Amino acid sequence: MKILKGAEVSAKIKEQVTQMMEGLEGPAPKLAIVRVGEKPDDMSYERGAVKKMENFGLRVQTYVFPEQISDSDFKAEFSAINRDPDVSGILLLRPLPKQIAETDIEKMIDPEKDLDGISPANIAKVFAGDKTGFAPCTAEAVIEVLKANEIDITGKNVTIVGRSMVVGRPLSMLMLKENATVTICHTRTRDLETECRRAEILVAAAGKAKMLDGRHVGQDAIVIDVGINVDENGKLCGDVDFPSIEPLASMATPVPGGVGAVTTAVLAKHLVLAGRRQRGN
Ligand SMILES: NC(=O)C1=CN([C@@H]2O[C@H](COP(=O)(O)OP(=O)(O)OC[C@H]3O[C@@H](n4cnc5c(N)ncnc54)[C@H](OP(=O)(O)O)[C@@H]3O)[C@@H](O)[C@H]2O)C=CC1
Ligand SMILES: Nc1nc(=O)c2c([nH]1)NC[C@@H]1CN(c3ccc(C(=O)N[C@@H](CCC(=O)O)C(=O)O)cc3)C=[N+]21
Repeated sequence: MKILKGAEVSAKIKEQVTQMMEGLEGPAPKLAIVRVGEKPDDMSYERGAVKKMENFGLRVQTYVFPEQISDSDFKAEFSAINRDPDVSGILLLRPLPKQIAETDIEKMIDPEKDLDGISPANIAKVFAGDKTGFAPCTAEAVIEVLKANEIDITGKNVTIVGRSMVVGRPLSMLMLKENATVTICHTRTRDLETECRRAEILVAAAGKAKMLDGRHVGQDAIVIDVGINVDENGKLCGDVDFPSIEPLASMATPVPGGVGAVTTAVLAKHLVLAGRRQRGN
């Protein structure tokens, strides 16, 4: 079974980003990372994103607010970041604490700066297969992993486990755009093993440690593990029980070191795209 390494895909995206930055006047585009509270997976993503922006020669600033910040105070702070002309793109770490009306923020964020595709305008573009907007970075990272490894998606049977607005749903639309035949599984799916085993490309985005194993993988299938969990020993792990799929899968992405590393590279690509559009080229 071939391991699909995130770092190799990230390096290819870095080459594209470097080319896209040529001829860009003025300072490098700046990413604003907005975090409310100290959730561990937000911190992990922020750590990965800051390192990646700096590695790609881009500017990044984190804006951290206390977990209990009021809805009105947060909206005032967020609105200032949203309007700041020096900020080319925004990554709002979600979900936000309950007291903040997240749907208001989704409507507030400038779609031109909404690099993770949370605004209605960008969601509509993902639905319509319109690439002039921004899709959520993780969903797009899955497509980038397949393309970087020259895996043809056209006509393939793709099964996605998970239907969230961050991964499952947008990814199903991006796969459709690539002419795949898509099955979306969730907690009400009756025969998960069969729906997964028939997939030529299986994507795990359930958020359940090691939930998918050899029973869910057809011979020579390609397995993309999006899950980021912590196992019984406190180690980062995915939704796939890796050893059990080795005799079956032809290729698979590991956790860590798989999709996670590509998500932050796609974020960097979105930042440069936003910077270019805001400067008229
Ligand atoms: N690598 C990266 O860049 C990123 C990784 N992640 C990771 O991806 C995973 C998914 O994230 P996210 O989409 O936000 O998670 P959510 O919890 O929002 O969604 C999980 C989805 O999986 C489905 N699901 C859960 N358990 C089962 C089951 N036993 N059988 C079938 N379907 C199931 C749920 O179904 P239902 O709708 O019926 O409840 C739901 O649709 C998490 O581990 C997260 O940490 C997230 C973002 C980025
Ligand atoms: N609006 C929003 N979009 C998200 O996509 C989002 C979010 N909020 N909130 C938090 C979750 C979690 N998430 C991760 C993405 C990559 C790594 C990542 O880079 N992981 C590295 C390890 C990084 C490390 O911990 O050192 C890896 O898998 O190799 C981790 C976590 C995105 N999320």
